[in-house]
Amino acid sequence: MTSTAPLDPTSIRRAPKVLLHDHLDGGLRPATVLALARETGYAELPADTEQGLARWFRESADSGSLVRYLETFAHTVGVMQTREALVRVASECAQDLAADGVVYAESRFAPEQHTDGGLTLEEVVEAVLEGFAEGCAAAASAGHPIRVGVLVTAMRHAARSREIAELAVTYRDAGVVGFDIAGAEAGYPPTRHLDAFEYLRQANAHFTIHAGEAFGLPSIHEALQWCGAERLGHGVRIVDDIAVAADGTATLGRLAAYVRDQRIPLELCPSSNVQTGAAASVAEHPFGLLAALRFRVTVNTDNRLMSDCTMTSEMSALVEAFGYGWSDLQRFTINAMKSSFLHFDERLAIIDDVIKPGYAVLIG
Ligand SMILES: O=c1[nH]cnc2c1ncn2[C@H]1C[C@H](O)[C@@H](CO)O1
Ligand SMILES: [Zn+2]
Repeated sequence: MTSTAPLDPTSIRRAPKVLLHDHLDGGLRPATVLALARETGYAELPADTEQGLARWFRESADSGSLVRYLETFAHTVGVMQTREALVRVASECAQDLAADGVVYAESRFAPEQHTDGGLTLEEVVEAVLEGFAEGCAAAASAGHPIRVGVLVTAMRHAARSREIAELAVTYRDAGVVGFDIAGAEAGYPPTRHLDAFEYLRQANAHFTIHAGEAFGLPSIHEALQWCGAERLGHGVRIVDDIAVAADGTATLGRLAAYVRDQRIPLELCPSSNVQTGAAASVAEHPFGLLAALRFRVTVNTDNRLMSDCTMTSEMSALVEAFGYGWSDLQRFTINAMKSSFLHFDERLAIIDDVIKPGYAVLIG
């Protein structure tokens, strides 16, 4: 006799999960932030105990404003300025995700923010790739195999996006699977970086854009129709283009219809959105509506340190808020794997050989 596993955090941790939107500099272990600050002589930390630091990141990020949320990254970026620090953070990232049951992850970070200690952009990328290789090997030895692809991010307020896009192409066969832009959204439209996106399209390279998080439909429209983004980082404000009548009938505007028709993946990050004020609570997060309307929704952590979350806790919160079952979690996971920047045959192999068998065991 087979039986269905209970939908609790212990079983959800065992389920194979796919994470497309996780910032390397937003996922450090508090103990590692402390250790690296000591080792590298970084003296600006706002707390000197593991617990105190964990609380400081969570509470400061809980500001209701993306700009204030982003200020907390000064400290994680501050301790990630040496080769050794980057290797360690990437290695621990792979191991932490694998222990949480993530089987494929795309981890993003902005190389231009890690050169203050004298590293070149290339040295920064190589250190991170080395760390992920080390972490994936350790995770496999511990019985939790994981594959990690890197996304290099350019900061939208800066002017280095073309250079970072070239970096993505240079390292495309060494573990970098795509490009992204991040940072404060209001006032920094993605079209400021059009030359980078045009270069990437010419090079048949992949990219996603943070859009529709702190700013609404114009940002999403530019990201898709001017820049050519394949996925939307957050994209949650697409709900501004959906009218829901009293009887529950939904009417999609042209942009929302385009996003759904084209199966544009939405990298939704519920806890992060609650912290930056894009949603009042997980229960009121547009994830429920977008999933019900069959948008290509995916579940993501964004910043595990700032939001004190994991893939398991994000999925558990969604189960609690919207009553999802295993088949829904499997659907969100397959949505994510289909939307990854790996080659098609590699995506299919993970879906067929890892995700489906993993959920079959849980569904019973
Ligand atoms: O959710 C986000 N929106 C915009 N920018 C973000 C978000 N989370 C992190 N970042 C920024 C801060 C990091 O230093 C940078 C690269 O990972 O990306
Ligand atoms: Zn993000």
